[in-house]
Amino acid sequence: MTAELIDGVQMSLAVRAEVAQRTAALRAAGIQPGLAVLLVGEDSASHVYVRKKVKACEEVGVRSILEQHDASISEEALLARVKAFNQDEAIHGILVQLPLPAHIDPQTVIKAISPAKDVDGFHIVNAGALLTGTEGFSPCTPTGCMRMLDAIGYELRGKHAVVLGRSNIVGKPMAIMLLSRGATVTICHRATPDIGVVTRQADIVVAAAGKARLLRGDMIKPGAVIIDVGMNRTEAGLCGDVDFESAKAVAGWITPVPGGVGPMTIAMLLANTVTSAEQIALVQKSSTQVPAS
Ligand SMILES: Nc1nc(=O)c2c([nH]1)NC[C@@H]1CN(c3ccc(C(=O)N[C@@H](CCC(=O)O)C(=O)O)cc3)C=[N+]21
Repeated sequence: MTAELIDGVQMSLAVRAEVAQRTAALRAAGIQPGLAVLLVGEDSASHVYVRKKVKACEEVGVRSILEQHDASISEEALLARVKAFNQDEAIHGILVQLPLPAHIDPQTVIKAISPAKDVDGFHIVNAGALLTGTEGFSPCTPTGCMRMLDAIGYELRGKHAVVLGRSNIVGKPMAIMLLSRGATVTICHRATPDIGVVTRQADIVVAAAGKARLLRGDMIKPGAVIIDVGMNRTEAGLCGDVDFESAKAVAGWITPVPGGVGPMTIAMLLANTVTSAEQIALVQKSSTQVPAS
């Protein structure tokens, strides 16, 4: 058996086309969606990802502002920049690229972003919204993974989904999303004694542990869906958390790296930014209307 490939590039193009249409409608109404990206320091992977995001914005008609700061910028100065973008009416989304230098607390910075402009979905207000099933921005990577599962027509209800990794930006929100769709969810992490025992029972595995080739074919139930969130830079180049060759011989569906979850993450960022512009436009419209007397 050999797994069917889930093509993230192809799927992300479909999402981008939708976003481009919504952007065109906003522009026709005099609203230009705008994303501010704050990049701190010289991390080379961060520079690669941010360039991809800026380019993707251009391609769908979203204006982007890339603001780069020296790694030595103080937390106070960065917070001031975030607050300036909160006030800026031309900006509908604010993204502070992670990781940040060690002297800056990421939670403090994320907390300073207006939840209405938090297109990463990292603010505690948006995390709480996801947890409670309330409207808010959902984090881009897990949302992109859900879109991929939907695109292959996968019914999650009653299935066993296993998430590898418990980060605030992928593992935890991913588990909540799968749970809200009726899956039975298990989260494995660093302290899980034997991951294979758990993953061999999984109908779906989302690998987001940040460990190259953690999940091998012998740890996968035949026919399972494997979603690889890993972005590990090894001597052999970019590689996921899944050992692709052995996994694809056992799995039913599998996402490649590159060309899987990454492009979907970027597409969801664009979608969130346009949603934010639509919502802010609605608020502005209703506040300028003359109240009926
Ligand atoms: N505030 C914030 N928001 C993020 O969304 C965020 C972040 N910080 N910090 C870093 C991670 C990582 N991330 C990626 C997005 C797309 C690709 C992507 O498109 N990857 C290509 C390959 C890229 C390559 O060649 O290196 C692919 O998978 O096909 C990768 C990584 C977003 N992140």
